[in-house]
Amino acid sequence: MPLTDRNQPVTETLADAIRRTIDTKTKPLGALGRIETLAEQIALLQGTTAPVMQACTLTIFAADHGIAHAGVSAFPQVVTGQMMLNFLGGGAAANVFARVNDVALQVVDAGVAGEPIAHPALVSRRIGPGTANFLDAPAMSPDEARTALGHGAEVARAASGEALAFGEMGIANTATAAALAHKLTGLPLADLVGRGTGLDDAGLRHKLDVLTRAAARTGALTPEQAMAEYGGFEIVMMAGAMLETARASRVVMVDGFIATAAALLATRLEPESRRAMVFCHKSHEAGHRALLAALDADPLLELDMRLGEGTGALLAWPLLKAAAAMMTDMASFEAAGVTNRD
Ligand SMILES: Cc1cc2ncn([C@H]3O[C@H](COP(=O)(O)O)[C@@H](O)[C@H]3O)c2cc1C
Ligand SMILES: O=C(O)c1cccnc1
Repeated sequence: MPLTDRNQPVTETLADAIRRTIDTKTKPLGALGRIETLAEQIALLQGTTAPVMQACTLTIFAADHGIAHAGVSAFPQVVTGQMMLNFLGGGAAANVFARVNDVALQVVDAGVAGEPIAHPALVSRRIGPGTANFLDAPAMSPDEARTALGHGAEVARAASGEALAFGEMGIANTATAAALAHKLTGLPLADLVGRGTGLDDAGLRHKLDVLTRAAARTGALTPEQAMAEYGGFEIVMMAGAMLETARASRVVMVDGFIATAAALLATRLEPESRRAMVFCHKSHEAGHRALLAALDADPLLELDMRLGEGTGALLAWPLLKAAAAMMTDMASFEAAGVTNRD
């Protein structure tokens, strides 16, 4: 225990103990860079100098968006349900990255358009067959939004792992995420709107025009109002899952642009959830930069990816495992008999 000048014992805080544990490992101070700050965050969250990071589950929330009918995506709405089947069949990018990194994967139908898909592995939490078009009307009712938050919390509670990753699938959800983020932050829509699945210049101008008109439908909104007016079922459900994960002091692994919009909503509903969030990658989607700045977040990876599904979070999972293992398995100068600097 450190001593003061007058030889009075000073109570070492957990944060101090974690820092000391890292700083006495056999390496120059700070030499593991961002892995050290990641380890610090995980250790603080778990309340220990010996954090555990062994298992992770990715939950992919899928839902459709009425705003897709305004022509804001390069792909048709039917792709959402088709991709949900692809996830269930194991053929999507998220499935491949999950297998490579030994991460469990589950798929939740939060409200895909059309008839419900029956599949034994599908977790059905349907709020409705897609949201209403928020150009003309609220995307969902306040009740539906609250139900989505609750379902998300339930899904998170049932998922195993010290860290939970969240992904999404929903044609037009970059438009939804931009509109929601605009209402939550007041940032200009032009800073939040991007090409999504690959809009050309004319498509991008149209998307910005549609979202500008949709945003003008309402004035200033509380987070509760904003999630009902402009949310997507999968985005609100993901925010509920993130909140529950944070409440349980488990790591929330935040993926790309859409997942970051859900994380933003979560922090606006419960600010303390921010401490559990690890921002995994910086998406190539134009609006991600502004959203990350609003959350004071600096993601671990930048790979020019712009897919969603949780793919960026999956690639960051080995970094979380390495950070925790560094704390528990790496020798200290004293234990290894290595001479520290004077
Ligand atoms: C085949 C395919 C697979 C995907 N996987 C994720 N997304 C991503 O693209 C969509 C968002 O982009 P936008 O707002 O432009 O529609 C979301 O479904 C997102 O998860 C996909 C999109 C497509 C077409
Ligand atoms: O970063 C994302 O989440 C993203 C970007 C483009 C399309 N779909 C998802």
